[in-house]
Amino acid sequence: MTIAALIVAAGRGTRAGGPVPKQWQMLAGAQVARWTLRAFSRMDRCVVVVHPDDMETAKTAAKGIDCTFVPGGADRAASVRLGLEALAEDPPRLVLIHDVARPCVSPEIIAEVIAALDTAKAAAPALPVTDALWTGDAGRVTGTRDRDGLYRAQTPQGFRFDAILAAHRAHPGGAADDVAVARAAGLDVAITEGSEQNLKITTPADFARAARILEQGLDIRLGNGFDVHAFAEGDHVMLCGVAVPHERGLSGHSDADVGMHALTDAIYGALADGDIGQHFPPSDPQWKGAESHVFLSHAVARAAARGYAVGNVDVTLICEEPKIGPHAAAMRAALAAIIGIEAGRVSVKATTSERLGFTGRKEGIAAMATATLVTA
Ligand SMILES: Nc1ccn([C@@H]2O[C@H](COP(=O)(O)OP(=O)(O)OP(=O)(O)O)[C@@H](O)[C@H]2O)c(=O)n1
Ligand SMILES: C[C@](O)(CO)[C@H](O)COP(=O)(O)O
Repeated sequence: MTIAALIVAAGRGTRAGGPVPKQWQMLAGAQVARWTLRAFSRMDRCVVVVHPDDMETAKTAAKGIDCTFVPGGADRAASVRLGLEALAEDPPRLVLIHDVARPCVSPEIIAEVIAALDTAKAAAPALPVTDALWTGDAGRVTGTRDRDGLYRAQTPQGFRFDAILAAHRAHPGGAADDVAVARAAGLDVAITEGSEQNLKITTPADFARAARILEQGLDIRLGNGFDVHAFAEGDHVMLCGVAVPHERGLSGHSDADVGMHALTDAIYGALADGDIGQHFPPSDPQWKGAESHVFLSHAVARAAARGYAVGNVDVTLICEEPKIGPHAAAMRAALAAIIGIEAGRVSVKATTSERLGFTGRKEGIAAMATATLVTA
């Protein structure tokens, strides 16, 4: 049974404010959209509907996550319709339509919607209204309403694909959500259990609430890595993705980027997933001279495939020479770009070994690294 996720992310987030639309803003260490996409990473397919101006931003936010991008429309309903039409080229059996602005959606909420679709053509989570309801005007209460039978709608809203595609094609447009479209087409919609935690980030205050929810649910894994490369003939050393001019090079099967190797091993270590030599055997000629970002990207992708993102990393280079300080900012930026996190979560520092041992005798460079992985 194919299940597709359709994530609508083409809004402008005007009520949330900020320098960029809310889905591209940072939240508990990752962009809002990244949290949301990770929550659906176990679906068979994922289509993300984004504003045409945001295509590149969206691809960066989704780095390592398997999804395709479709340009959005003028309102939510139009964006959903465009996403459904894109999926219709190879129709799934079920589709879960979800607001990118609900990054705290839990696996349980998603599973309940899918389970309800065993017997219903449409199902969506909701919470019964618990507060008294008023009407108001100009800061004055003008009336009251009975809350019995009223629900607050959430997403993902799940459907048999053919049914919701036909419903959207028949709808004049402008619906607030897909349940409204489904009902207009006569579909019966099952209500599943929503959650207060599945909030939609709408105003600036919602970011702090969502961050608290995501941080509470975090499973943090920690790994360390250590590597050494000997000096050899050459005129530069590759360290943390930066070519640092030096009177000697480093010897190695790959580009001998000792810092990046230690960091890659730290990520494998956090996953309990072996080490760099196991994934890229030095006996394999295809890795001869390889650029080490290949190894680091591989470790990050393996973490993402298991539902983890890199939280922060810390690399220490141990050498008498070359001087690392002048290059540390460039190294942090290079590692951050490969991992797909902000540079503020990447530390690169250096120490000498007080002229003791092989690094003290300037025979080579050692590196140690620590990485944390966090779950979505
Ligand atoms: N043209 C639009 C408008 C909205 N959405 C998406 O629909 C969801 C719910 O919309 P809302 O929370 O209202 O988001 P925005 O439209 O971005 O917010 P605002 O109304 O504050 O601008 C969001 O995931 C949003 O990205 C969309 O895909 N296309
Ligand atoms: C679909 C929805 O999330 C249900 O609560 C909501 O209607 C979308 O947000 P909007 O602010 O109404 O566009």
